Amino acid sequence: MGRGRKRGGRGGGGRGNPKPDEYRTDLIEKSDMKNERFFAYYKAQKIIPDEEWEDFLDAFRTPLPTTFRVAGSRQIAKSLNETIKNVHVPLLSNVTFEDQKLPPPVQLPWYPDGLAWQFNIPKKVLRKSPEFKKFHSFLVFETEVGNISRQEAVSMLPPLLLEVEPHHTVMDMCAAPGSKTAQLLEALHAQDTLTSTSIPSGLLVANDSDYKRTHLLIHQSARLPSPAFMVTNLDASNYPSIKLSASSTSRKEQLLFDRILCDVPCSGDGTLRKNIGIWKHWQPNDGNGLHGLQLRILQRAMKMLKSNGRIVYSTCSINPVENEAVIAAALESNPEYHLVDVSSNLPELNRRPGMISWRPTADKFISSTYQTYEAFVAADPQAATSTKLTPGHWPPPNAHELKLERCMRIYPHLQDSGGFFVAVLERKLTEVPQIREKKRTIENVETSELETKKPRLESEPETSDTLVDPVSGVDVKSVTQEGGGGGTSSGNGSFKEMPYTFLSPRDPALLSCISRLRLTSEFPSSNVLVRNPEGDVVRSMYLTNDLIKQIILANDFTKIRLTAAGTKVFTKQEGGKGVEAQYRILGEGLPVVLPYTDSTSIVNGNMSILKHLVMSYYPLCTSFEESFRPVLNNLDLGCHIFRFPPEELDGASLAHDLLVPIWKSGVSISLMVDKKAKNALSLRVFGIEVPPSIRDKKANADGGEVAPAGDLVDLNEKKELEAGAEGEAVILEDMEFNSEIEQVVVQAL
Ligand SMILES: C[S@@+](CC[C@H](N)C(=O)[O-])C[C@H]1O[C@@H](n2cnc3c(N)ncnc32)[C@H](O)[C@@H]1O
Repeated sequence: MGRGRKRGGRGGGGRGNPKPDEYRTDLIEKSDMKNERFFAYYKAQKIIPDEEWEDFLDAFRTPLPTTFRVAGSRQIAKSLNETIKNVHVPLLSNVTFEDQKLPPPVQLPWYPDGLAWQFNIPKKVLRKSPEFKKFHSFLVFETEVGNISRQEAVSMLPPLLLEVEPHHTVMDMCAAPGSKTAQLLEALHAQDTLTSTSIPSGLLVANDSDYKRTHLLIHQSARLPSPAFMVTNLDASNYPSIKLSASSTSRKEQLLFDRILCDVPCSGDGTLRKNIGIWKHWQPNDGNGLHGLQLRILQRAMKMLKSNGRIVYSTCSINPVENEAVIAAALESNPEYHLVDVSSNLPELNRRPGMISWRPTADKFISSTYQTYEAFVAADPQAATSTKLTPGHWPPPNAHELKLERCMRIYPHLQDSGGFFVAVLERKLTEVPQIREKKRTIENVETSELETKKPRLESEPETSDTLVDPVSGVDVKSVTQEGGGGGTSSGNGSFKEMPYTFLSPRDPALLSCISRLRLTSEFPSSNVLVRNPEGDVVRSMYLTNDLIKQIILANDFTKIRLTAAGTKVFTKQEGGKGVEAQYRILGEGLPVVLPYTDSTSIVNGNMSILKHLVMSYYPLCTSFEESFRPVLNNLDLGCHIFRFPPEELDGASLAHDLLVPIWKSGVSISLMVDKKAKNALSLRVFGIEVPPSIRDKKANADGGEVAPAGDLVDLNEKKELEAGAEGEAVILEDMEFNSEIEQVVVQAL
């Protein structure tokens, strides 16, 4: 039968979150979840003690629970977390479905501040149980606006262990689709407040070699706008040096990083619980083939790190060839690095130490019995020549000295998660144990291996540039422009992004935004850029911090394939006919600009005004409460910022100051946030969704529905649309969704 059996006493499995296996109707037949090669290979590796084998497999055959994280950089995370804990969890604590009690969400015990949650409810129940359906909507909307991040539990680990601070220069080498990037950005923005975004002195470079996937990163960043963020589209194994000064040829003027995340491409067998197709195709060569690229990416990162910096290497594979073997080979070629002991970090996380021995094989035909590499070669010498095993695939002779056990392995049965691997490396020039100076060469690989393996260590890329650690002044060696990335899409093709042009602080469009919002002289107006060669404000203006500006000015953006930089703050309001100020502040730009806004320019509202703005489309000024009408009448046409202080009214509750951009046109005002953000806000504050607009109704109705007569809001909307104030349409365009991104978002929960 296609249901999970009860799993009593599974080693630590299901900790904290009871499993309603009865509801696992979405389980595919467990009998289909097998692969003799997988079994034979991992048994031969002694990856877990024999007595845990069945629990390990059973967990791999069970769907993953849903996990999510409340976005942590903003104080809003704490407030939202309280809402989940005090409002949603109690409502979900006594829910039954078809006579079965459903377990409410629980906090992941190891995640700091209880900001990560897990629940285990089948999709069918999520759709049908009114209580869970409501919770699901809440999660979807909060995900849309970036307050919640749906993320696999184990995937939350690498950014936590990277320990990013706002002044750090941070590189995410293989970043897309960007769940870890978002976590890193949050850490960079740890000083943000409830209403305003800080401008960190550090930066985050999110890189991915897949151009399309870099757009997922840009989408992520719109949820957590940052002037300290940039996206590049390069092969990480071959990442060029980023200059910090255009004029100087000084070797010290290169950007090095305090923190680097190498979440490398991998075979992904730790994700078997959600990618069940892997059962069918898994074979040892999946990992063997990736080892070289993984090593080159890590080695490149090692050359880009400052002394005392930290690298986190991670994969969602449990294969030692993709994990400890890569770490060992990288440590041997970079003896100034060591593995950090993180066994006391996140004490509630169940984990296993890194492996110090393993047995690679290239035999893609193994059946129920593991066959050694030697036996495989003897049986099929021809096949052996086409395999790419190097000495680096094997365990090093000095595994103990390298302290490989300091790596962290997570198995699915330990706490009902995916399988995962993490290693934390630091570069300390003082710590260079003698033992590691003895490089593992082909001579000290066992003879039997020598006879059968290709006698080649992964080659270092050719030197074409020099990089010097600005802290130590030590030459940290080579940067190459040569290929070798293995199937990346960034290496060759032309780069068709628009250039980045900084505006003069006296640019009329910029000055009009500054004067309209009465921005103080502290506003970094020399850090505002546009995306076209002429430097015309055709549409949007972006704000960067000083470091990103320096990088843009010092580098040819096509060489570093810069896909995005900074955060969008102002945009042209097309159709604002007759309105003097043609630009408006964007919802995502508001928190960045707020610290520079003269508080007297902010309009104060109250809960009933907020409700009217949220529930209506383009409400007429005359439709607001009488005492507020003179305030509205006195406002100039164009963009404004409204503030709503904390308030409780008729069961609705606003827990903290809310600031929103508003556009005033002839006779009405409108809330300039996109539909999804509006809905999230409405659900959070008023507990209800926003009624559909006339356009939604038209779109939903066959043949187009006409607005009901006398419906003030819809008639008003119609009027505004006819008058050309595009409001919503403009904003939706600003979201720059593409179908892939929308798919990701929609599938998120
Ligand atoms: C494991 S995924 C990264 C997941 C991501 N860190 C996250 O948390 O959302 C690996 C990524 O590496 C990218 N990739 C593959 N080869 C690469 C290379 N040579 N350089 C940079 N990125 C690469 C893939 O496009 C993919 O997006």
